[in-house]
Amino acid sequence: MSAQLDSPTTPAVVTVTGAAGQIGYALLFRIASGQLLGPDTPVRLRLLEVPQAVRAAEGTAMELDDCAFPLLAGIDIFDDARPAFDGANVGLLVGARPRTAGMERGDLLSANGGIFGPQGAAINAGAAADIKVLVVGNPANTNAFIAASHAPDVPADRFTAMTRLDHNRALAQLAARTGKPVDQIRHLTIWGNHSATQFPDLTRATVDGAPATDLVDAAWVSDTFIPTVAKRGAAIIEARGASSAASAANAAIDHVRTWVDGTPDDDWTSAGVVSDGSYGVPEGLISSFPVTSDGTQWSIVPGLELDADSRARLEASVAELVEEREAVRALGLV
Ligand SMILES: NC(=O)C1=CN([C@@H]2O[C@H](COP(=O)(O)OP(=O)(O)OC[C@H]3O[C@@H](n4cnc5c(N)ncnc54)[C@H](O)[C@@H]3O)[C@@H](O)[C@H]2O)C=CC1
Ligand SMILES: O=C([O-])CC(=O)C(=O)O
Repeated sequence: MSAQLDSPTTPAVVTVTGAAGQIGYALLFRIASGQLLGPDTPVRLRLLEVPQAVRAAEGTAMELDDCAFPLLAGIDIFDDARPAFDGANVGLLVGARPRTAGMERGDLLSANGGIFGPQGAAINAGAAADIKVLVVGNPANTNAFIAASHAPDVPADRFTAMTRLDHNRALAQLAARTGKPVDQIRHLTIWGNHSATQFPDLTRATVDGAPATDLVDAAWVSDTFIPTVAKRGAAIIEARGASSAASAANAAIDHVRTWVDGTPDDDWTSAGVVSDGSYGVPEGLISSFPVTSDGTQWSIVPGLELDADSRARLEASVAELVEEREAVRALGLV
């Protein structure tokens, strides 16, 4: 569709599902401009949509062409997951129904869960050996679990779920409260599910080198910080009349960019990754943890001591993940 570039570097293949949706529209231009994989990596976009939205995806592709991005090596559009993931180096699984006011993300499981098995199978069948998958579509953790379950030949740690938006929200809230810039904050964590049960944890965070717990009072943490971050998605839906889109796309860019560039030595980030049993999270569940990346692989930060309150909050969120796993088993999705 767009002109081939005569680039010396082989383009990375980036497959984006739900390309004609709100997040897709906020995401694709940033990928094509080099913000996902950096200024030296040309990208070939493969867009997956349902048949009735292919025409809209074609319109977005026309606009992408019209940007004349030097790094955009081509665009292909599909309504079938198998060819869409063929040779994919990065898979951004966005396509899914968003919730509306009054719903929790888990309520989307029966509507959306069925999307992720076939996409996991398509990744298993044809993605590149270095495939990295980020699931954005809700409920993101359990959808990632479903996709991974259908890709037995792909290492499970390639399947991740997005909690970077929650992490970024936590950074913004703490920065605003302390009056310090976000880039002075280290070691914040989102634990558990991308849902209202998540545990945004600042017990180890520092702000400009000082412990965050010395700068904010405990009542603000439990009564304002944690619920504001955990319920921010619902607050956006209430205010905007539609779920977060540009901030979600931004977080997806951040997640993949950190995965491929690595985390700085003095910090970690948060991502939904497959549990190895760390912190009592049952092995195999996709839960958010404090994680570092070496540029290839995420690792769960080991050995943090959780106090009783933190442990209870994490356990509550993990209990919800276990329930979601049981629900998808009952629905026959895994
Ligand atoms: N993990 C996170 O932090 C966040 C997750 N989300 C979730 O992301 C998802 C997408 O949100 P929006 O872009 O706002 O929704 P949207 O409704 O604007 O777009 C979704 C797109 O996915 C497409 N789609 C549906 N089934 C598909 C399939 N089987 N294959 C390919 N495409 C398919 C639809 O045709 C539509 O174009 C929702 O589930 C939403 O809840 C949204 C914000 C943050
Ligand atoms: O809340 C929603 O449904 C969309 C989402 O995941 C978020 O904004 O975090």
